[in-house]
Amino acid sequence: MSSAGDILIVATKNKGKLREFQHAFEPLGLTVKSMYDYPELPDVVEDGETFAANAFKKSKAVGDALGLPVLADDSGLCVDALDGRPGVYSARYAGEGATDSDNNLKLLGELEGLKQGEDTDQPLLSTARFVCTLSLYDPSTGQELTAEGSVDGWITSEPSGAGGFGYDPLFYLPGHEKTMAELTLTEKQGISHRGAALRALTEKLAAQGGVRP
Ligand SMILES: O=P(O)(O)OP(=O)(O)OP(=O)(O)OC[C@H]1O[C@@H](n2cnc3c(O)ncnc32)[C@H](O)[C@@H]1O
Ligand SMILES: [Mg+2]
Repeated sequence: MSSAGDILIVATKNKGKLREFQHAFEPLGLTVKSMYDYPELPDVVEDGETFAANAFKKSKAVGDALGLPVLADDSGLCVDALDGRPGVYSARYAGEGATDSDNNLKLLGELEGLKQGEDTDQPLLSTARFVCTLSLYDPSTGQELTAEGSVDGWITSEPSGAGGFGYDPLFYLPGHEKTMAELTLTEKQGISHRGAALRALTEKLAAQGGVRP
C-alpha cells in the first residue's frame, strides 16, 4: 500500500490527534492532511459499537470519496469504575457537540458521585485505559489494515498540564508521576495508545513490504 505522493490523509477533525499524527509522520517526509483540507466531505456518522467499526467507517467513507488511501483513528477512554464508559462515546460523553472541558467535568462528576462515604482526600478515582484503533484503507484494492494500542493509568480528581487534548489532564500515569497532559508530544507518543497503535501499524506495513502508509 502506498500513499498519494508524499501526502498522508487522516480522516479526522480532531486537532489534538492531527498534531500527534503530524509529529509522527512529518519527520518521515509525509505531509499530513485532515478533514479540514476536504471541507466538502460530509461528516461520517460514528454509530459503530466498537472502536474498530468506527475507525473502518471513517477510513472507508473518506477513502472511497477521495479515491485515495486514508488513515482513520477511533479512540477513547474506558474507566473501570464506570464499567468501561465512556468508551466509544468518549467524544460526546457530555452530549453532542461537547467540548473537552464539558467531558472532563462530566467524568469527574460521575466519579465523585460514586465516592460518597469514601476517603475524599484520595485524588486517584479509578483505574482507566486509553484505547486507539487505527484503520488504513486503500480503495484501489479494498484492503484494510488495522492496529490497536492502549495505555493504562488512573483518573485523577486533580487535573494538571496544558499539553495533549481530551481527557489528558485527568489521566495520571503512576510510573511517570505526571498526567498525559504534562508530557511533551514526543513523550506522549512513546507511551500513548496512539503511539502504540502507530508502531503496530508500521510493523504490519513493514511485514507487507511497504515501509510507510
Ligand atoms: O472522529 P475524529 O474526527 O477523529 O475526532 P473525535 O474527537 O471525534 O475522535 P473519536 O471519535 O475517536 O473520539 C475520541 C475521543 O476520545 C478522547 N481521546 C482519544 N484519544 C485521546 C488522547 O490521546 N488524549 C485524550 N483524550 C483522547 C477525546 O475526547 C476524543 O474526542
Ligand atoms: Mg469522532
